[in-house]
Formats: sequence, C-alpha cells, structure tokens
Amino acid sequence: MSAWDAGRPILTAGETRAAEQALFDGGMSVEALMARAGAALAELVWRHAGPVDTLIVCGPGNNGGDGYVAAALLRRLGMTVRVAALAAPRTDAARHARDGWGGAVEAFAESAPATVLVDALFGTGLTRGLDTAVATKLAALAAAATVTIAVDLPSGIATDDGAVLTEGLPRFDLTLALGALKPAHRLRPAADHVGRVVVGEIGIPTDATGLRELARPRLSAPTAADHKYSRGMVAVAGGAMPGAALLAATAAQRAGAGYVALSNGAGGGPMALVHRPLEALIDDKRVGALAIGPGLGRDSAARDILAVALGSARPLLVDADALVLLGQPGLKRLGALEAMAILTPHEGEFAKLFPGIASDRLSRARAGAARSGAVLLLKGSDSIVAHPDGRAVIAPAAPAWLASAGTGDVLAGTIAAMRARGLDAFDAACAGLWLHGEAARIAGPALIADDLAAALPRALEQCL
Ligand SMILES: NC(=O)C1=CN([C@@H]2O[C@H](COP(=O)(O)OP(=O)(O)OC[C@H]3O[C@@H](n4cnc5c(N)ncnc54)[C@H](O)[C@@H]3O)[C@@H](O)[C@H]2O)[C@H](O)CC1
Ligand SMILES: [K+]
Repeated sequence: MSAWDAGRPILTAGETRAAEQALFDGGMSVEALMARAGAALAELVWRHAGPVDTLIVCGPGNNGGDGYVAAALLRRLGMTVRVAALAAPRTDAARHARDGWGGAVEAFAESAPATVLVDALFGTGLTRGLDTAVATKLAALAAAATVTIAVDLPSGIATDDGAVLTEGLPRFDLTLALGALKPAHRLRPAADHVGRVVVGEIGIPTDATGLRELARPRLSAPTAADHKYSRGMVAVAGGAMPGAALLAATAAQRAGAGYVALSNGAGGGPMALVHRPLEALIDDKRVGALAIGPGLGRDSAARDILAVALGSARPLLVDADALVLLGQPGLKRLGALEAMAILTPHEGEFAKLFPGIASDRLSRARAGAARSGAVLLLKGSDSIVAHPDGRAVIAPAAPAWLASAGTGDVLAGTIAAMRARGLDAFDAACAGLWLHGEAARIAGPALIADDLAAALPRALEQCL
C-alpha cells in the first residue's frame, strides 16, 4: 500500500457535493442522507457529552438540518435538549428535519447557554464570515458551555483553504466531519478551531479525491538477505556549514539507511558516517538519494556543488540553500531529470523559488509541484506534500517545538533515507514527514534537532 492509499480522504466542498449527488442519482433522498448525518451527530453527542443539558443552534441550510435531526434523536434518548434557530430552514430537507423535531425553537439571539453546545449554524455552504452579532453570541454560548461540538465544520471557517473568516471564532472541543475530512480540518489557521475531529461515515463515495491525510507509513524490516547497500545508500552534499549537513547525514543513518556518505564534511559525527568527495558519490549507482542544501551555503563553491548534483543521475532531494540557489534555470533542469526530485521548501524559500504563486498553502504546494515537475513538500506546522500529477497529502499539525534550528536538516536526511530504501519520491516525502513528526512527539518539549535524529529509530519502530 502506498502512502497515498493509506491516508484518509479529504474532500473539498465541491467534491462533497458531487459525492452526495452520486448518491442522489442512485435514488437516495436528501432527507435519507440527512437522517444518517443527524444520527452520527446524535451518537457523537451522546457518547462524548452524555446525558447533560444540550443546546443545538441551527442555521438555515442543511447543516442546521443535521442539527434538528440529532435533536429529535437525543430527545428520544431522554436527554434535555433545546434548539435555537438563527433563521428558518431554507431547504426542503432542513424544513423536513425541523418538522421532525416538532419541539420549541428558540431565537438564537436570545438563547441561554447549556452544558453542551452543538454548532449546526453553517457547514460547507458558508459563503462569508459570520455577522458580528452572530459571532459574538456564538462565542458567548461556547464560553459558557463545558463541551463544544461543531457539525461538519465550526461555523465561520472556509471549507477549502483553511481560512478563518470570522473574528473571535471559538476553538471547539470536537468536530464531526460528515462523510469525509475537509481541507479546513487540517489546514491552519482553521485547523486550530476544530479540536478532535471524528469522521461520521454517512456512505458518500470518497475515492475520486486528489487529497488525503498523511498516514503512518508501512515499512519492512531488513531481512537476512539484506546488506548495507540494499537498505539504502544516501549521499549528503555538504558545504560551508558542516553542522547542518552532519545533522542531515545522521538523520539518514537513524532513519535506517544502510550506508551514509557525506562530502565536504569537516570530520566528526558518528564513526559509522563515511566521508567521501562528491565526485566519487555522484557516479556511484548504489547511491539511492543525494541530499543537497543543508549547510550548503550560498557562495560560489555552493553553486559549483549544486551544478555537479544537478548533472548527476542520482535521485535528488533539494533543500534549504540549494533551493535558493536553484533559480529558474535550475528548476527547469529538475523537471527534466530521469528520477523525480523532491523539494522541501519552507514558505520563505517557496516564495523565492516560485515568485507570483500567491494563493492558499495547498494550492501553492500543488502549483509548485506542477511547475517544477518534482514532489514538493511545503514545510510548516501543517506541512503539505504535493505531486506534479495533482495528488496532495496534508500532515496533521506537528508539535510546535519543531520550530528550532536544524530540524529541517533532520527532515531532509530522513526523507533521503526513505528515497534510498526504494520508495518513490512522493511516498518517500510522506514517510519522512510522518517519521519526523513522530520523532518530535517522542523527543518532547524543548527538543533540539539532535534529539529528533536520536528519536527516529523509535518512530521507525512503529512503522515495521
Ligand atoms: N447536501 C446534502 O445533501 C447534505 C448536507 N449535509 C450537511 O449540509 C451542510 C451543507 O449544507 P448547505 O445547505 O449546502 O449549506 P449550509 O448549511 O452550510 O449553509 C448554507 C446557507 O447559509 C447561507 N449562508 C452562508 N454563509 C452565511 C453567512 N455567513 N451568514 C448568513 N448566511 C449564510 C447560505 O446562503 C445558505 O442559505 C454540510 O456541511 C452538512 O452539515 C448533511 O450532512 C447530509 C446531506
Ligand atoms: K457548523
């Protein structure tokens, strides 16, 4: 199974509508689908909040409809549940759901708080931020509640690009993603508001999506037939700053590569690290990944080293300074390489390499991959891996302790080890990203990049 198949599907608002439409075309009614969504919501509220007083706030669309259905089911379970509406239902299905509730409907603006707040104001149909009075009231109800649950999405975030359109939007404890995850559940800043996300399976088809969540890679342990080269040989092209290249090389070793060689190193590092000139490495067909960028520097020597790497036939991982030096001519050469390259820019490096791509992070990562013909990993607290064919993977938020010097070098070395063990460029970037995030969780607070490399074997263990 590739990294692609393993991850949970993520659907945009348009893809969700199309997937629902496929069910309707097959003879299902909107009401029947809403009944499933409402049942999933009622079960979630019952399981996570228990029989305490609950307020469900409903909007005019089908998100509100889900709320009415759940209210009726929870009342049947004996729960004390109240419903408040922002406006009367505007869809047939939502009207049908409100009729099924049949109980009192309070005015949203005047509704009193409850222990559990369920936000069914707006979901994928949100077209703009909440009006100030609505946002203020929602925030007050959330602040007074003990448990806050959002239906599909917290009302006030954009489904597809992760933007928060509403000031003062509460951070919910739980979000029930209906049918599938949406980009906003994983892209920041929206993802900061969703809390724990539970996917409610309502039977919509999800296989047509081009976007998935990063999943734990499945990696095999070496067998008796393996030797150091078959486990993966990594070359790291060092430069002016030996520490960063050493970190990348050490990470490649700790991520399971059987043989790691560093060029232009200043010596030092693990005794098992081999020091060899770049010229000797680029013609060595056993080298399954050549990482360039960490510690490369930006001087003329760095340019020469990059030119040598670009002229080699080894699968490349281009990071840090090498991304900055690459420029447009380098980018063109990358796309023509036989082995697909991997680029690992952070936002600043991305902006230099791809001037004029101003959009949300997901679209930027996809456009960068398409333009370069390489797999592009856009680093950040919500890292994205994009393939030139349009597929993309979003990583769940990584520990913020990763924001420290050298952690990017460790990521580069980890991905290089995955590439050298035989994974394709996309799977290698995904696997390395997962291991890196897990190593950060293992290393814990105040980690330094060295700790991260040291924690990689324990992260790797979870993938065997
Ligand atoms: N489509 C289905 O069959 C099912 C959908 N499910 C749930 O429905 C929502 C999406 O429903 P939809 O009716 O398309 O949109 P919303 O309920 O999110 O709201 C649309 C409604 O609100 C108006 N509107 C939009 N933004 C604002 C705003 N800022 N202020 C005021 N009004 C606004 C807009 O004009 C429309 O009238 C999905 O998330 C699921 O929860 C079910 O899961 C299954 C069936
Ligand atoms: K909602």
